[in-house]
Amino acid sequence: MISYAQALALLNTRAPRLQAETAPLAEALGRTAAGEIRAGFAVPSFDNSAMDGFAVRLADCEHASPQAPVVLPVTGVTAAGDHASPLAAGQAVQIMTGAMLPAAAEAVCPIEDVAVTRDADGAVTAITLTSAPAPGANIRGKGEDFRPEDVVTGEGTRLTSRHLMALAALGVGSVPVRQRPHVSILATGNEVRDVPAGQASATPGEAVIYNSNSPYLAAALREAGARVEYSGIIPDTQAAFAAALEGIIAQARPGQIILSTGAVSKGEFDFVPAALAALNAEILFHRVAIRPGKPVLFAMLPNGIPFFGLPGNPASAAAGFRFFVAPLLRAAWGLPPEPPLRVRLAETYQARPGLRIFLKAHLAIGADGVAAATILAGQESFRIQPMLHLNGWVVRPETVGNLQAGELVDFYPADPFSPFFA
Ligand SMILES: Nc1nc2c(c(=O)[nH]1)N[C@H]1C(S)=C(S)[C@@H](COP(=O)(O)OP(=O)(O)OC[C@H]3O[C@@H](n4cnc5c(N)ncnc54)[C@H](O)[C@@H]3O)O[C@H]1N2
Ligand code: MOO
Repeated sequence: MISYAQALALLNTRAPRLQAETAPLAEALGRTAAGEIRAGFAVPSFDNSAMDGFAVRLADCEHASPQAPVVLPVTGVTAAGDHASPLAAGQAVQIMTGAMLPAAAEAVCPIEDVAVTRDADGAVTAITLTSAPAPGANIRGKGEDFRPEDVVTGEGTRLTSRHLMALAALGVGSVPVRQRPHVSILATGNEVRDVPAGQASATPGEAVIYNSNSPYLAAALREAGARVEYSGIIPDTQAAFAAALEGIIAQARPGQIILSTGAVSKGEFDFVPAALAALNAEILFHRVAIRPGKPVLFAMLPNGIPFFGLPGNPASAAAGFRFFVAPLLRAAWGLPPEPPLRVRLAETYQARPGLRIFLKAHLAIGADGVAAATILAGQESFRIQPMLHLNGWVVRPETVGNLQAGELVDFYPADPFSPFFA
């Protein structure tokens, strides 16, 4: 049995890198940039007004005061989208927020800061200023936000809604990104049934349970940016399992990964290791010094497809996804290994040293305003109900025993792509 650190090192060294492709911007969310993207032009691309008001020249109003108000005739109106109006000396141009500034304008006076004279139709004919605007006031200069060649995303940046905002502003309609991983999910277990589709509430028969692992993994994988293919519940024999794997391998897609749940422990029907051996897979580890999920298995299939045999217990499958599958996915996306958050522990937790323990936990802001993690009741690996309250995992290292209230502990958010580590 190897340690978690050894297993993680193997995952990081053996993770295949997802291939690069060009995708429309709308398809880029949650994927990593497969190259640097730079600004092609200045943004703003023209000087424009930050306020609804009047564009003026400084020389015309630098002596304006309540005692000596300055009156300027208004000779034009520029709406956003219009070409700039000319601004002659001794005049003002009415201008809207975002509208192109006249070349000669040196400041914009907000409409609420001036007295406005209107004609019978309501159009502004003149303004009266009682103070001088500061040079450049309310002007958004060309290139103040992005200059040409500014780096927008580096290679390996995970693209968020914020990156999409910047890329769209810069006219980027397609981006080099890594292809999504293509993950096939298999379930095992003669007792396991899929929930009948479209039925409001079904009840399983005697000695039968519903498949909760596959829907969980499918959803967690989609959150991780993967395409998911559900390959069903495989009959509990080595031959059926090997045949199912061969079927997926024969139709393997770029970025193919395979996950199964169950049948990796020591039971009479735990045939996954034998099926892999029959397929000449390279088993990199089977059983890791952790809880839950100790029987977890990781192998490379002959054509370089990573395979995870996750244990069948629901919390074991969840921990297996979070601490084995997710690190491999991060590496495949080209993201760095994930450091834990260090957070305060709300209450003492007693456990013997020996294994690394992944504890279902909930991080919340305490009455003192400081974030603290509570280890949830019900850590047994069959319990699903605590998953409803989990927003992350406290990790207790192998050499440590009890965890004391108030001490700093390692916390991994439920989302392995948490924005803190983007
Ligand atoms: N003698 C030993 N027995 C067990 C050991 C051991 O070391 N020695 N390890 C235990 C640990 S730890 C775990 S975890 C489980 C893992 O078992 P398997 O991965 O072989 O899984 P199964 O036996 O097939 O199922 C375990 C459990 O999970 C339920 N299950 C299975 N698939 C699903 C699914 N898709 N959705 C929901 N629940 C599922 C299944 O009904 C069982 O209750 O082994 C221990 N035993
Ligand atoms: O370690 Mo198993 O994953 O607890 O039940």
